[in-house]
Amino acid sequence: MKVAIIGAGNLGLAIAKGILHSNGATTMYLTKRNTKSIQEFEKYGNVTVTSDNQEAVKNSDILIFAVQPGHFTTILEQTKDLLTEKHVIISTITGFRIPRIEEIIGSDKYIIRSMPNTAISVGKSMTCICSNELGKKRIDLAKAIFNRMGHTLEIPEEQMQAATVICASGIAFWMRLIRATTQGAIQLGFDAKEAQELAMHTCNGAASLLIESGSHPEEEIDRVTTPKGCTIEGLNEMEHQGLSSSLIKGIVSSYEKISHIRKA
Ligand SMILES: NC(=O)C1=CN([C@@H]2O[C@H](COP(=O)(O)OP(=O)(O)OC[C@H]3O[C@@H](n4cnc5c(N)ncnc54)[C@H](O)[C@@H]3O)[C@@H](O)[C@H]2O)C=CC1
Ligand SMILES: O=C(O)[C@@H]1CCC=N1
Repeated sequence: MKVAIIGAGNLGLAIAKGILHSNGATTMYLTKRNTKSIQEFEKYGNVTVTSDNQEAVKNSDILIFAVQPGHFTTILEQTKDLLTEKHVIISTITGFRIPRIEEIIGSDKYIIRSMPNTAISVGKSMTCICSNELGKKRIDLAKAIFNRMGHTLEIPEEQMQAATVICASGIAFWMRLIRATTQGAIQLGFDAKEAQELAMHTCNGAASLLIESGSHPEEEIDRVTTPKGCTIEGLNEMEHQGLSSSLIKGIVSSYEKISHIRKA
């Protein structure tokens, strides 16, 4: 698999790390306007770092675009004449709809739109994907790529904004929950390092329980809530203070904002 990551910034580099850790590429191009900060990636023998997007496109089959939305149109314009039937175009760009990509490069290209999250760098991304009509023929390939770096779900393009909130922004939401748990643990007497260790591994365990058992969260809650015990006491107090409500409201606000940005 010859991969180019066009725009090796925060997300692009996270994807690059995920692919490199899973030995998922025979050759990889990483592009950036100023390549100084990513030069070290050339220590991996099969990686070429360059600011020349055209060179990267010519020498790769899978093109993963991870630039800021404002740069995407120009880069597509600059590279569209080099696109051939070997290329699969994968966009990670928030709010940039497939019909807009087709307007620039044509609908006769394999176009995949993806929404990974930054946990892709450790192989644990929840990635949502969709494609244009032709891209359906390559969606299994795209799924295979992202499945090496986590879990993938194919969704209709209309749900991409909602998926951005739940999965991409979701990393930030879960981080805040882990931090709050850490603060609670410190108040109960653990030092900061231990507190974070307890919080993050418990979070990991909770998610793994659901993923591996397929059970509903409330079933797992029932298993730990002793009648008149401390768990239900804490849980009910959290709900009195609006835990579920504030999470849902935050998610809806985030969705309203992303919908507004897209209209702008
Ligand atoms: N799914 C997720 O978790 C997230 C998705 N995103 C989306 O991913 C995209 C990238 O976001 P970040 O990585 O945070 O941005 P970033 O600004 O860190 O990275 C973009 C990179 O593109 C490079 N670049 C700019 N013009 C270029 C050009 N002409 N040729 C090659 N490279 C060029 C920049 O030098 C920069 O390194 C955005 O469209 C954003 O909406 C962003 C953050 C999280
Ligand atoms: O916060 C944002 O707007 C972008 C989209 C998803 C992650 N970062």
